[in-house]
Amino acid sequence: MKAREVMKKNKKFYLSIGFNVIEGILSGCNFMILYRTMQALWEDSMNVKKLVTLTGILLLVFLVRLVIFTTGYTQGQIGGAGVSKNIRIFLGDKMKNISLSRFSQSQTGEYINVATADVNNYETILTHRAGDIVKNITLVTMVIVFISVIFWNVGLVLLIGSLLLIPTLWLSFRSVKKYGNKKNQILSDNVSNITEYITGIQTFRAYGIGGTKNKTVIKSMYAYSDISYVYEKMVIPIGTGYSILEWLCLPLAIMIGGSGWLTGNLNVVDFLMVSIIPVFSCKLNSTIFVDLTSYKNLMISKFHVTQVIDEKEEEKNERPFSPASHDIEFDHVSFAYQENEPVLKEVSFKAENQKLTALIGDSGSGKSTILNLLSKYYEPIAGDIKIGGVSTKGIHAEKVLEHISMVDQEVFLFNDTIKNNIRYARPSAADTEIIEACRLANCDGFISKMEKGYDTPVGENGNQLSGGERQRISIARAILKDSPVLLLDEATASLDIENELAVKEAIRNLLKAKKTVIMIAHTLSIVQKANQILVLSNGKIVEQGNHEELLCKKGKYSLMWSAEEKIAI
Ligand SMILES: Nc1ncnc2c1ncn2[C@@H]1O[C@H](COP(=O)(O)OP(=O)(O)OP(=O)(O)O)[C@@H](O)[C@H]1O
Repeated sequence: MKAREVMKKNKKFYLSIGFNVIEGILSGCNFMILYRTMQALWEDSMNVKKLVTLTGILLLVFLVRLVIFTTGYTQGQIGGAGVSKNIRIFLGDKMKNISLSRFSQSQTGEYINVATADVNNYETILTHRAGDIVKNITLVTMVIVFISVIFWNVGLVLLIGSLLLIPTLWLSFRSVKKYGNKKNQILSDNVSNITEYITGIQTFRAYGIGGTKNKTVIKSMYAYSDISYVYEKMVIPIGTGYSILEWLCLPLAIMIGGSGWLTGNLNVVDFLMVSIIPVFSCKLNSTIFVDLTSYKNLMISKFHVTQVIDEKEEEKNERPFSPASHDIEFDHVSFAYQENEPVLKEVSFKAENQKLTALIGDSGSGKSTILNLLSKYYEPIAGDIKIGGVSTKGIHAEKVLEHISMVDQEVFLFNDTIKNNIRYARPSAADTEIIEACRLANCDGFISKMEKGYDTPVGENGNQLSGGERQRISIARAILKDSPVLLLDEATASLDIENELAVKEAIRNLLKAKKTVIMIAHTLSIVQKANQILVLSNGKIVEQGNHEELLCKKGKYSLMWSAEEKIAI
């Protein structure tokens, strides 16, 4: 769906715009009633009947305006909220189809900003700004026409004053475009920094860098306040310059009106009207300038929402992905996160169906990248990845991920109960199946000790659980999902001995099931029994074989092995 369709304004919005035009016209009628009243007084023709009629009309206009305003305002609110609801729902869906690689830390802020502040800003345009602008333009047009009918010379002055808005707005729009965009970019960075600071606050404090990180957040806040200041500094003089020119219309109107009165072309009432009413048109023009400038600024948000709506979606087709077996093949796969910085260089290997393949190698050699490509977080720049002989190229990530369970170093938990966090792996699972998965994942023990057991909330991102407990919950998820491919990042080195043993036991249980497993091992003892071990170095597979074969080669693996404790799982 294109952005134009998603952001399409509804009938209620147009209805509210129509009501705003009527309200502007009715507001203009007040001046005419005032004019009639003053004329009657000046001509000494005011009597009870005329007084009642004029007040009656004034009251009627007021009542009709009240109804129009209330209806228009309500329609505008409902209409605007309806459009932004559609946008939010669409964005929620869209995020699912954007390539997972786009959600890096720096882009997270942009997406949060678009889904929250930018959609809100667009809603403000629909619910308030557009209506106010239309109403005030109608009213100012009424005033100019009314004054022109009384004395065209003053009407012309007011018209010129109003038309001066055009070049003024052109200037202000240029500043808005330049500095408003910068302001928005800085705001996105700000959101990213705050998100990173809040989510990582425990780590920052633990490593004593809470203050340093806090300075980064404060710095980005200063940057935002600075750009806001620059933005205002650039726009305010334009508005002030316009106001000065615009308000010069007042003495000019009095002078021209006065000369009309002196030459007998205007009576006192007409003179008073052409001298006083321009005050309103000047005030209205200043408001229109402010509203249109703010409208232009809010339109930057609309542009950002449009960009996300039209963002390229992951290449996908509705082709089903149901490989008969689950052997995995990397065929000359190359990949780079940054241009000209290859991370994987023509990597080829086969992981046999229902066998354990271990990845070992130096830090930064590309082990996690292999799992990331297999999970379709990223797409290879060359080569092909096949599961069961079927290429995953062009297949929707979610379809491939249906066949894969992932136990990662970074376990993401939702702010929900333990039970619900595990159930995400298979929403149809019965409670007994969840408990069984937890037993195998070695987490039944610590969960049962909790006062609320499986109904204990884990806190935001599981911050009420220890690292080892979180890892075991992630293993329970993988057991419950029971998919034919398991990607495992063994990261027990950072755990205390009790947790390490518990996690290793859970992994052992996980490996009992017949699955194709690719496991990153940070300790070699854990891979001794693997059917195949791939040794990575600098983005290439430098050795390949089982434990015994690799020891015989007396190469990198054998060196690493002799340097490590021999504790097998
Ligand atoms: N999102 C990313 N953007 C840019 N570069 C990245 C990204 N993720 C990883 N890299 C870089 O790619 C290279 C391979 O990283 P990868 O995480 O695959 O290594 P690894 O072998 O799993 O390392 P470790 O054992 O330390 O986890 C590293 O140089 C790393 O800095």
